[in-house]
Amino acid sequence: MEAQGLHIETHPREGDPLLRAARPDPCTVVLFGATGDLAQRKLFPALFELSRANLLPDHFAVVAFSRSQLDDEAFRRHVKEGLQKFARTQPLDEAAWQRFAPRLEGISGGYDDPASFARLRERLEKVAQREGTQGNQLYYLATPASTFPQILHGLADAGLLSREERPDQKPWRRIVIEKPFGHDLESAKELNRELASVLDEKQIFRIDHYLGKETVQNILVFRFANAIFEPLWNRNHIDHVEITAAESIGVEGRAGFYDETGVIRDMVQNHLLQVLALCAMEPPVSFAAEDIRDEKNKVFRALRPVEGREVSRSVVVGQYEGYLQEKGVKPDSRTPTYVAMKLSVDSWRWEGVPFYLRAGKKLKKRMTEVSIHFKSVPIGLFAGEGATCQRLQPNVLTLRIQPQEGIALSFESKVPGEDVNIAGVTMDFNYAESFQKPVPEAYERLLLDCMRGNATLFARKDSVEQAWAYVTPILQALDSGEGGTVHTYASGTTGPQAASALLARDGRRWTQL
Ligand SMILES: NC(=O)C1=CN([C@@H]2O[C@H](COP(=O)(O)OP(=O)(O)OC[C@H]3O[C@@H](n4cnc5c(N)ncnc54)[C@H](OP(=O)(O)O)[C@@H]3O)[C@@H](O)[C@H]2O)C=CC1
Ligand SMILES: O=C1O[C@H](COP(=O)(O)O)[C@@H](O)[C@H](O)[C@H]1O
Repeated sequence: MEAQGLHIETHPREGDPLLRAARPDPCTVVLFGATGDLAQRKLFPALFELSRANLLPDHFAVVAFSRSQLDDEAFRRHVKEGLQKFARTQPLDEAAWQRFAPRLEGISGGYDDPASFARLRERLEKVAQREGTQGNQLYYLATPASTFPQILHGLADAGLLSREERPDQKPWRRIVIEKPFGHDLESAKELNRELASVLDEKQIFRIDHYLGKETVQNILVFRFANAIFEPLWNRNHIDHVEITAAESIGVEGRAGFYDETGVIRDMVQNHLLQVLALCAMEPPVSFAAEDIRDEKNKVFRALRPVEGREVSRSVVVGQYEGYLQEKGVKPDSRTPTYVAMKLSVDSWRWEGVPFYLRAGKKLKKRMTEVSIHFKSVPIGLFAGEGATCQRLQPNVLTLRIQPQEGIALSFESKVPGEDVNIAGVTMDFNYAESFQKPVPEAYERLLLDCMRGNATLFARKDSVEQAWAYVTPILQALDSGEGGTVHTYASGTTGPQAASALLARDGRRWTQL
């Protein structure tokens, strides 16, 4: 790879048996909420891409459960329309569609109607016989969180869930629950109790699509497969860490959902805290799911609580101008669409190193990244006569999650010439250039992992609750007004001014959007 004068060789070792993933078992995916936005934009495109790449099990079917009256043909048309807009490879591969379409069928019913679930059971028995899916069932709840308990009870009462005592038990029954997992700590605990009453923890996949992103998975590989950075990855060398998830889009027809949710529940409680945990965790004893989850959970436990009036000092929230005019938003809504916050991780490694998080909609551009800001050099050697640049910039390591996925390291370099002129330069690794193949969508990887029963990239009960335990007092303080005001910001900007002040107080600045 050529990058600012650097040539980086890639040495892919895809044939290494340690890295080869198992082919998933035959199974039926039962999709609730199949006519919704997530299903259309993400789930069907992911399943289609897996089918096209021949990564799905040989015996496989999708049964969509929907309140809408959709026969199989109408349902397939609906899916195809979505794929024509959202499939990863465009234009739609017609031959691949012809292979995929017969695997889809729909069944209509009410989420609160036991007869619908009885019909679903009959249908699933027929599908298992016809397609040879061996009774393995993956239930995907792509519906609003308020419907999760109804669906769980419907499945359990119809005998469609059975607790698995052993990891290799067949046929298996697994459930995928979309985020946000609950509305606050209490409702998350209640949902966990409901799930635990019918399923074993290893059957539950709490999805957080950020964990399925290649660039997010690479955080652990980058940290623990390279010897050079990990010795520096602590309070002795790192000044502060920034995590940004900036979006240029607004609520995009999801205002009903978003207005009840807001940016902290939508992005911070799940995606950003998961990314923070991967950056801050200790090395796990192995790469096994539970070992990684144990270490992440310790990070959540070490987050210093922020509550009451303190919230106004560590958290800035904003709402974009025009949000109140979005269809489905309450006219006097105080729901934040932007947040900037300062977090402390009270651990040996991170004592005194602030983590600054920000997320927002309708910002200047789409940019999700982690930047690790190293400390300055201890003395300014280059300030003498003849040195024309005395202000050295600290090194910054940037993990670009999206777009232009990659990793960059900025450092100081001598500008060629007799004088000691110093300028900042960057070493840059870019996925597209180095690997010359498309980066799979997060949902492709995560759906396959559920079918394989691999929960490494899913959130565990305790960490979901820990994350809620951290954000719930912040949400309460913001709701009561004690946590400060909701600033407004113009669309297409970097967010409210107050967010800059949050870092300025510590003598720092946000990375430019
Ligand atoms: N959209 C996205 O980008 C993302 C969504 N999510 C999560 O995925 C889940 C689904 O989101 P999304 O697809 O956007 O949601 P939608 O509002 O589009 O709803 C999904 C579907 O759920 C069904 N449904 C059942 N009960 C209700 C109800 N009471 N009100 C509305 N719909 C109902 C409907 O399907 P039918 O009529 O066919 O039964 C509807 O089409 C949510 O938990 C969300 O938080 C997570 C990450 C990203
Ligand atoms: O979960 C969600 O994520 C998207 C952002 O996802 P990305 O993969 O595009 O970064 C966000 O737009 C949405 O509001 C939220 O529900």
